[in-house]
Amino acid sequence: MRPLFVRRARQLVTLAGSSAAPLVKEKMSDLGIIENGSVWIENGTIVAVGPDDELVRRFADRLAEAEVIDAKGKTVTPGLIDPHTHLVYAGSREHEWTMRLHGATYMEIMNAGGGIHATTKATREASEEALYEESKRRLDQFLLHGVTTVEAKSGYGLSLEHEIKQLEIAKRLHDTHPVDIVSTFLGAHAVPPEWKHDPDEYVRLVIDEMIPEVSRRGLAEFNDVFCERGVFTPDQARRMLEAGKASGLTPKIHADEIEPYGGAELAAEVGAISADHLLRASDEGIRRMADGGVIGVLLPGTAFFLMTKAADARRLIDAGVPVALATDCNPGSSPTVSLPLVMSLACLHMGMTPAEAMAAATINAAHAIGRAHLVGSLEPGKKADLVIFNVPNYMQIMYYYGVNHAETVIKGGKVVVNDGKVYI
Ligand SMILES: O=C(O)CC1=NCN=C1
Ligand SMILES: [Zn+2]
Repeated sequence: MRPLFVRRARQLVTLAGSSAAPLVKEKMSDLGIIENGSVWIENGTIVAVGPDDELVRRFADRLAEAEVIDAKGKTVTPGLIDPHTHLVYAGSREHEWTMRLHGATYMEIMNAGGGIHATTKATREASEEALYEESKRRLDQFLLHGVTTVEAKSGYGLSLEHEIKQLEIAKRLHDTHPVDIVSTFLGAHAVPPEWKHDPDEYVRLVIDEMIPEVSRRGLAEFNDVFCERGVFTPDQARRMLEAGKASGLTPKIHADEIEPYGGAELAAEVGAISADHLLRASDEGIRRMADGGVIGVLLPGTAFFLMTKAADARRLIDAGVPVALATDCNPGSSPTVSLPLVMSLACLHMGMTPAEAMAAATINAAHAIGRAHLVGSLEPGKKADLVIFNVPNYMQIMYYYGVNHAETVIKGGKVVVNDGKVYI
């Protein structure tokens, strides 16, 4: 394989030196930008990063054999990373969206049998092929927006058979698609209608049957729970997260999305790698997350789509919580794959700076899914996952919002998107 030489970026955003621990407080602004920067890539791995003239001198005797991509006037960043998606699902819920536009709430729709239950019905009924194709289409769109690694949750099967089906499809996508997928078991997404009469029996099924089988098959690295009033209580969530830990699944938690419910506190108690949403997290919960090093994954696209106030990122960052960003891609509360738009919303609705949003959608997102040793920054030895944005500086990725500025995407040293088309 010829070396790949990505040259002369007007801004090369490296985030160098951030792989050991997630960035917190003012460190979230240290992007390690190199003006007129270049990257030398061999066999899918970054060999060197630095000013263009330094790399030209260092590799002078190999320039002739290298494939060169001229990024002059453009911005090069690490591949974006989405640490919270519900990627694998069937169907869509635009009719519910119009109900919410006329005043219905998320929980009213769910309690009336819609919401997650509607998607569960569609996902259970979908053939494996249909589910794979629908999810692949979304994954192609993620890639076109510069996202090179995504976390994908189950949670629309809500039975052992169908949860396994979702996770098997996520694995098949990981094996066949350029985008890397990190899987999370979310059997505790909701109590399915057939167990509405006995929620605790469903919790027992999750603990005694689903978690051990998912772990035995190696189909997930994380175990997540939707801890919310009317879904799962903190006590039920604690039991399922502890069961996941006993089976080697690291805890994650959908916490304090709709009302303060102790999710952030529980995340710190069980040693979760991340607590996600946090729109209504308490000060005490945020303090405990900071003390425990729990990453706060914020989802301003969800707040935007649910027409509610977004999480207070400033409060979390100032408290010392490492913050990451994600789309929460799902058919009910955040039907989008545009992580760049989420970065814009992080600035517009959550008080983050463009620099913090960039760190939150790269290295801190990588930490939130246990991949910071591999991706999330441009440093020698890391995977050559890069995006060339057709803007002169990283701020314009978010400032000039609602537009996809990703022009070229390089995954593992291979150009997989060019001029806005996917080449797989
Ligand atoms: O509504 C959905 O399908 C996804 C979701 N889970 C928790 N909040 C939103
Ligand atoms: Zn979610």
